[in-house]
Amino acid sequence: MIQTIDLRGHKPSPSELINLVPRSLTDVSAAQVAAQQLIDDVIDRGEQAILDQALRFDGVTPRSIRVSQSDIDEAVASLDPHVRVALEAAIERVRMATRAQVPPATTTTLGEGAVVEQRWHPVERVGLYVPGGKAVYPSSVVMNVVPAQIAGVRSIALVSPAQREFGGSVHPTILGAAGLLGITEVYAMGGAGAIGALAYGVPALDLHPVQVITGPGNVYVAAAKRIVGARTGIDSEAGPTEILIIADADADASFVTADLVSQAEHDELAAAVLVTDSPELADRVRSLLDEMARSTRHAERVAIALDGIQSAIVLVDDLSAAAEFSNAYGPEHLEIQTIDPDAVVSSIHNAGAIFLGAYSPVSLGDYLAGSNHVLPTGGQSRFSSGLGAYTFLRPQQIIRYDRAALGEVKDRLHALAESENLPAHAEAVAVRFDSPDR
Ligand SMILES: NC(=O)c1ccc[n+]([C@@H]2O[C@H](COP(=O)([O-])OP(=O)(O)OC[C@H]3O[C@@H](n4cnc5c(N)ncnc54)[C@H](O)[C@@H]3O)[C@@H](O)[C@H]2O)c1
Ligand SMILES: N[C@H](CO)Cc1c[nH]c[nH+]1
Ligand SMILES: [Zn+2]
Repeated sequence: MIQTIDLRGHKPSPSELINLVPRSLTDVSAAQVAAQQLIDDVIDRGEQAILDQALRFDGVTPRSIRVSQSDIDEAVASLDPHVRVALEAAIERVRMATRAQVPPATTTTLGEGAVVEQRWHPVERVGLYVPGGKAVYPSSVVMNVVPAQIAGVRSIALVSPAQREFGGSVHPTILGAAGLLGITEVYAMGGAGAIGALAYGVPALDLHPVQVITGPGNVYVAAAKRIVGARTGIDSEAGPTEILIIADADADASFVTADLVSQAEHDELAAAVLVTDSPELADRVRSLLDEMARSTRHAERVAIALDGIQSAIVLVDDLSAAAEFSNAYGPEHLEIQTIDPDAVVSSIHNAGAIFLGAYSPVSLGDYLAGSNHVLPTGGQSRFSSGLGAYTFLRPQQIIRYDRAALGEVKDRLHALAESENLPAHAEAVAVRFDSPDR
């Protein structure tokens, strides 16, 4: 039974609010210790460590960790026609929304001959993680690859766990989606070891280290991304799924319930939270949850997620208290199902993605809204964002001054360099005025 937290008549402080509903991944979690060992194992033993980890966690030894081009081509040819059409639609829609994410280059002229430009430059090589444990995620191929391609990344490696059912290769629908997008470098490897392989490279596989790793995954994948984050760029940790719904008496309880269950089905550690000012809606959702959770295909997983300490129905006095709770929580997905969602969204600051109204469920965003479904979890939407073309781009400033423009600032630069006791800095400017113009 999902827990109820009754905040009516209370005004918890922001730090109390943050801790009311705990998250699945904390700084010192066991997952992080395990992830470090698995990464170290890959650094020490390379290919053999990856094979051993596949056998241990995925129950299979891949025939070949590197997936051949003919296997990718065959997977494209064998895609179920309905799935292929749906993938192509998703690719097109995500492309459309992602193109709008590329910031323009800018040129600022600070004075005659004094110019600062800014360009957005792609990283050279990236590693994309596509989950494949409790479920398989061809949609995550689209959500990873499209932004990397739109950013202009030249070299893309994609990894996904070995599937026992498919002889230790990557799931064919994942391969098919990768093939549709023109991806040619695919490895059957999963979990923390795969993140380590992307970050450090595996010479025996001719797998070279990448500069940025993106993609969703379970707690071990998220912990591994946190660990390698010191040497490799990452998107966000994008761990076990979360949904927080702000709903009022106007909401349809069956929509709210279906959306909570839809995200709880990802993982026992998934979090589903309803925040409402309507005790009647809370009661209705509570009883529908019991019914619906029992009738889904992944009933056991859903029940564990909903009964866990990370899921709750939170009763508040009004919608402004609901927004305050949500901002402190910083959900991956926030749905607003109220009579006036625009009024609520104006007081929302922290969320990975925000779904407004009765007809924008999270599962639309998971597949076909055009938005990206790789989103920050664990409260990280308080400081980071979902995956996008910008994840693979770095702003670089280009400085272009002529002699006269440098001369304009020479004396001030001298004063600042002296104030920092760094006289060679001033000399590097002065020397240019000791010799004739070039
Ligand atoms: N935040 C997001 O953007 C987002 C998007 C999609 C999915 N998700 C989440 O991604 C996750 C997908 O998880 P999954 O399990 O289906 O696939 P996964 O690929 O993330 O995890 C499977 C791998 O985990 C490793 N593993 C399994 N048990 C382990 C153990 N005991 N110790 C160490 N490593 C172990 C294995 O290497 C295995 O291959 C879910 O939690 C889902 O909610 C998040
Ligand atoms: N809800 C997930 C993000 O947490 C994304 C997803 C992919 N497939 C189904 N759902
Ligand atoms: Zn989902």
